[in-house]
Amino acid sequence: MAGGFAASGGGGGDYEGKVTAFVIMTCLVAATGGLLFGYDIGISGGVTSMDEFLLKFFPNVYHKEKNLKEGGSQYCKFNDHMLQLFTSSLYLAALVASFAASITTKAFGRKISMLIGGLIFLIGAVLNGAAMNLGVLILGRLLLGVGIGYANQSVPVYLSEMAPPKLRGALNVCFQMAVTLGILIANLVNYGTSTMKKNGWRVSLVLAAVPAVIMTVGAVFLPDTPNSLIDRGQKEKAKTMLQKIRGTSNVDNEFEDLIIASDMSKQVENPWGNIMKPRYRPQLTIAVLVPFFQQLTGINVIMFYAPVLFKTLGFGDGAALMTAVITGLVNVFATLVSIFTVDRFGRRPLFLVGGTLMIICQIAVGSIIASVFGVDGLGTFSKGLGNITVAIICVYVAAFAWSWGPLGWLVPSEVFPMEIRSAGQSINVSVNMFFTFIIGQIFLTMLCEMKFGLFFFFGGFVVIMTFFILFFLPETKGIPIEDISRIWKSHWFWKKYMPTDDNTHV
Ligand SMILES: OC[C@H]1O[C@](O)(CO)[C@@H](O)[C@@H]1O
Repeated sequence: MAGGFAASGGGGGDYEGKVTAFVIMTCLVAATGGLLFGYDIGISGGVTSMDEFLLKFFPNVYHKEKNLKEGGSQYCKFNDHMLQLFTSSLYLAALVASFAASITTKAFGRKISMLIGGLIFLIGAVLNGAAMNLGVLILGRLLLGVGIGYANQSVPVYLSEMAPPKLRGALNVCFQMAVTLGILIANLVNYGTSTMKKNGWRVSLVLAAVPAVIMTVGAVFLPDTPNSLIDRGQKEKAKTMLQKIRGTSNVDNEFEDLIIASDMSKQVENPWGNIMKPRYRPQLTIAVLVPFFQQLTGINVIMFYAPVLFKTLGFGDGAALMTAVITGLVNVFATLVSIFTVDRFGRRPLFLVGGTLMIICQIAVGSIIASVFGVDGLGTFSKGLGNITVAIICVYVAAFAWSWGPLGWLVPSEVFPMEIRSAGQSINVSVNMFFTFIIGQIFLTMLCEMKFGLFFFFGGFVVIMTFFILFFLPETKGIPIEDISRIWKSHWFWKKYMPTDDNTHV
């Protein structure tokens, strides 16, 4: 994920260095890593709304949908555990693989993990495109998940270690930007392939191989990071590499800091035990609650199932896929807003304005659906009301994309001090993957059971998380990562967990 490990030592970024070809390559790797992830998020909703795909793998759903054209509850037409497993199995595999990847990344370096991730993903994409039965389809999806787990664990680490400190924050948000682009490309591909007479879904699924090939080839040619080389005892090589990356021979300050940082992290015997200490309570709370809340905004209901949702709202196949393209576009542009405003206005204003807008939109969508479908799910949307609903969903997506989308990764990654950074980041990534899996797995059932109330359910969570930001999240804008601990000491609630003497480990 876009969790940038700010892996340097205490130098605060006063290092010499230019934006070299290596740094640009780093951005490209980040982009393909993000695209890989985004493409998978966006592709499943589209293929699961294609008749040929449904008829082949999920005939029950297909027949239920067709029969419903003659009447019946709209809420339940896509409710099928296997269909949900097709979407969500990827995230479960990614969750497990990200733990394995953290071991590989530490022991063998970042590029090996990227290589493994790219290759496994490639096999998954081919299996998916060639699948003749549901078993192969799910196996392919699991392999894609393993690839994503590896990529999401290693690419952000690689990124933050290669990037000059001044670019670290921007690169962090760029990863999320690439995720949104991946989602949009998937939506466009689905729109295109849905018009094919046969095998459109195969083309959609196999095209995931394109970013995977780029990442795999990139990983072969890219150098490993100086941090990783130092960690693995190759100091000389690390220094030469740092000089090459920064485009200057004067890298002594940064190199010293990297050595100190590596020594410090080796002294921390048990980062997992450390993070449980009361003094790290604010960081632990953020590492768990922020990714949990990000998923409980309900965003992946739109990202995974937009075409299915729009079909539920009475749109035809093509219109539903086109509408998904529109939400994808909104997602990309609103993420740009975040890139340009996050360091100017700060994190809290983006969260608070975004949260408030999301609540209003969720109440509005829930109420409109209630008025048309009621509790029994019978009824049809008029064209005008369908369009209004889509417009409100677009505002909701925009509000997410400048707030919880990128900040859900940025904020946790900047609050951990060095000694718990790696453990904190793993918690952040795995909580996110876990709840992405849960939402993917139960959304269609929830829609069937909770009906329009589902939108109020997610809206309720957004109320809670907006109050959480208001009262419990201090502003982190412009604070050097080394000084971050001072924000807790002056915070009305968190200060009680802070030791008075900075050297005392509580
Ligand atoms: O842009 C929306 C996407 O962003 C994420 O939160 C990942 O950063 C996904 O869970 C979601 O699908």
